[in-house]
Amino acid sequence: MNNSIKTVNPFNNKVIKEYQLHTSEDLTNILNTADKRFYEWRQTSIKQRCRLLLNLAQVMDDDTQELAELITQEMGKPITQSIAEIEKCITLCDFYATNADDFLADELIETEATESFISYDPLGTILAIMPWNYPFWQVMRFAIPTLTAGNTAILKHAGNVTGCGLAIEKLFEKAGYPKGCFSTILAGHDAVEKLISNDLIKAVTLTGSEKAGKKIAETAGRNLKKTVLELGGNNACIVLDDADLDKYMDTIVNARMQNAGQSCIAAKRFIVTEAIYEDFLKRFKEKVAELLHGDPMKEETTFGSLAKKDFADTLKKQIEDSVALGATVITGNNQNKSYFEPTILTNITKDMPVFKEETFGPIAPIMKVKNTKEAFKVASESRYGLGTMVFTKSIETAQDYISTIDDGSYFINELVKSDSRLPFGGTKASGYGRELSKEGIHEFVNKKTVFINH
Ligand SMILES: O=CCCC(=O)O
Repeated sequence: MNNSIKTVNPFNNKVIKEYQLHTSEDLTNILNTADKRFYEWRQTSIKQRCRLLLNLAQVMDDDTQELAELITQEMGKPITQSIAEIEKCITLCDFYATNADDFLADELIETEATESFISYDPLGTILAIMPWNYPFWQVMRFAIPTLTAGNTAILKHAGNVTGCGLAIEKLFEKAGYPKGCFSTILAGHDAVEKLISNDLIKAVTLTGSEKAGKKIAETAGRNLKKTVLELGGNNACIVLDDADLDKYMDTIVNARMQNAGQSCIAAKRFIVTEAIYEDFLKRFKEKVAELLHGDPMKEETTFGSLAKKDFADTLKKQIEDSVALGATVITGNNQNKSYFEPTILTNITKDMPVFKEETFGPIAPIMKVKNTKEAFKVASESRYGLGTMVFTKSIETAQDYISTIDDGSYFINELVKSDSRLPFGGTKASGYGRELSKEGIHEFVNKKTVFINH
């Protein structure tokens, strides 16, 4: 078995660093430290935990450039987007520092008791398995509410962003969190399975693929542990006859091409009504041509590399199989030296892999439909349920469809995006549970009923 991880810069293919995996003895020590810490950490006041959140925001602010460079080096996103990711983590700290006290306060419920309420108590040590596409944001949106609720956390990060995983552990340390509150482990899948089965791990969260979600949920289920799963997506972007393309074309292209298409909530299926189809296609193509690939450390670069070169093989196969079913490639479909070209496909039908499967890269299948009714019908026929977006001036029409969308979110004239103040998560094959907002901080707590008669 390989007992080390090499990180590689996807822009130039150079090895960045090699890390040794933790031994099973190391992992036991980390777990015992996190468990022991929990019993002290849960006694601290929420106010004290919120003060540490503000320290964490400060150290991220101080180190923004360095942290952003690490993201860009390890997974290839342009530096301006890496900086934005760190800034988003800072606003997350501020959000919970302001609101955690309220979110975790006892909730009084009137009954025949003298007093009855819900008490939100922490669970213990929570294991997080996180992906590489937003290597700081995805971790922080789990860790910040979870620690603030009084739990401790162990992170198993994706191997290609090991440097980010270790940097996050250091940030918590630097902000003054006691040792064991947040630890990063360097481990393979077998070690993770064993950890989930260990009694000291009280719950598990995963952001990752559907396949990984099923595996983790199976192990956790066997051990009766709660899971939160944020899995893949195949978000529809519906464009209706009266969409304001002058105003929203940048948003629409960004919905697909952000992070080189490597986002669970990206627009992955464009469903466009026929009256606007030709205009939409022309404008989409023009905007895509403006994307600038280059050295991701340079500020002018707007389009990054795939995080791993071999991801292109999967994309190419999805495109090839769709072309065999009648799709037409309008532009792209080429792995250049350092990036996969943004690819637009037309003549799309529902059975094509680029339409019915998740494509984790810059691929835009654009389907023409007759009218609004058909657009929403096609949009809803997906195994996934992260989010749907619709672009139209007829807000009333779009609102009429709110209850027909079975996804975790529905955005009108905006791309599906995460926001500290709003719950984030999916339905169907996209997983379950919610992150962020009040919902997120309530995922890893014991909602304890307290009933008092005087
Ligand atoms: O890949 C998931 C999306 C991450 C986000 O924008 O919150």
